[in-house]
Amino acid sequence: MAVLGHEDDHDPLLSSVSSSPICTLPEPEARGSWLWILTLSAGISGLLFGYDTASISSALLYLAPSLSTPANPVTTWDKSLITSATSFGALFGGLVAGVCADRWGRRAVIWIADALFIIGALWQAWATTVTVMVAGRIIVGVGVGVGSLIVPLYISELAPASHRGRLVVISVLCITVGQLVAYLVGLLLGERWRWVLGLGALPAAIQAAVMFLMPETPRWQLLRGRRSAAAETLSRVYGTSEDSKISSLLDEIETGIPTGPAPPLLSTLKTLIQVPGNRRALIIACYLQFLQQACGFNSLMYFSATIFAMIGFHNPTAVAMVVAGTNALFTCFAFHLIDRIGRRRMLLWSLAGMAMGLMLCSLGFLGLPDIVTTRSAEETPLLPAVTVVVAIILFVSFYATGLGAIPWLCQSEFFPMAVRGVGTGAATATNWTWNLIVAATFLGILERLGGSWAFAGYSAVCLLGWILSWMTYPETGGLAMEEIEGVLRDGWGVKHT
Ligand SMILES: O[C@H]1[C@H](O)[C@@H](O)[C@H](O)[C@@H](O)[C@H]1O
Repeated sequence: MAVLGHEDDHDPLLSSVSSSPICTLPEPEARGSWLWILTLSAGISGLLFGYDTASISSALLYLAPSLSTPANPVTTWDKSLITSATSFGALFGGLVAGVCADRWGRRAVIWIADALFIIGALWQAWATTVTVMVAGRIIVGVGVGVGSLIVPLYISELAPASHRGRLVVISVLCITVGQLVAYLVGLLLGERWRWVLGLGALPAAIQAAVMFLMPETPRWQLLRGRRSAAAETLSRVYGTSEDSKISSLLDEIETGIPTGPAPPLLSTLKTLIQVPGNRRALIIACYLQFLQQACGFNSLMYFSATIFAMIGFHNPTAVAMVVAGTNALFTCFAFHLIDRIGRRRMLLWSLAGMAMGLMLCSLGFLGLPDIVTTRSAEETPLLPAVTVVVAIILFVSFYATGLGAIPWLCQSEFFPMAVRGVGTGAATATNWTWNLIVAATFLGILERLGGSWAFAGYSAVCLLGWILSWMTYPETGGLAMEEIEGVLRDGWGVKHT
């Protein structure tokens, strides 16, 4: 429990995160285990996000005979449709989840995601035609989109400031573990693809049950005027029933809560765009989500087996597992670092390292013959092939240590309560839009421009991201969510140290 315990209060690294004001909220007392339960139970959605987006890659190898009819055999186009249907559904889910979360509460929306995961998983397992399968993938996708927004939001609204970063990173860690598990299950179950896809229903059912034991977030409870319920939740989170502490916490949170009835959507959208601080939060959250996808990481996640087969590896699926494994491993590293060295520093290092890894990968591809036409390992020169693998591992490790997690954290902590739902919705939708674009264009780019240009292009995106982040991404580590609003109120709040 040490990682979530008290040591950080005296951690010199943590206090060097920034020279910004230190959080005024008291630290949790001996609530380590409770925070773990909270995070792991909410993190199951991350597991499902990862599992449902990655399990299709192994299922695709085997599902064609079961979904084909003599008149309609499964085509490559059908396979692309089946793969991208999830991202399409997620785009829609991400857009509406924020608004629903403001109306019905965070917990209710987690249950909605669970229902979608369960229905979608079973639907896919029983699919007998491509159309039915695509419908199942869209249902699961909506669940993934809803879950990808609501879980970091739920965790960050419940967590104390000093632990918020690491707790949200755990939910991203769950995504990466879900992706790894999906590859493993796919490898183990092989052609029993219906089981591979149907299994996604199980963790969702467990989460739906566990969420009955979890509280609503105090911020949403206050938004709905439920002060005594919020006080009860806070006393669970902070492990204290001392009235003076709880009421000072409530007062602190209440400063960020809008009063009066919920305004119509259009006026919330106006507040999001017209108020300078909100607009800055929106710009940062959206460009970070854009960068996370446009850097091309998921083209490796979804197609690394294809790439490794192209450059001549005999067991491409096993090599591809390296991508998922490195991603999960280095997300653990991010977990360890985030609240110690700070978000800004981690993001800048991450983007610089990714740009380097991708450039190396691009150079490696220069030494390879035309990968689209080359089919045998004998034709592949060893050095460039090894360079590509090493470069990909380098890229993935830097990605996982920063850009893989920070956009989710940023979008759940940057928006003031009044615009949190629509703001996080817009950022989540940006993520899934670019996820869809990258997944749909990667193989075409590889075919038309070749690996060298493809990866050089992704590297340029990272460089652009570095410049943008250097200019505009402020440090928010250690600040209460209500204090972050102040950082962006009169400018970008960046301290160039
Ligand atoms: O944060 C996650 C994580 O990095 C996953 O590995 C990736 O597949 C997702 O697209 C991303 O949103």
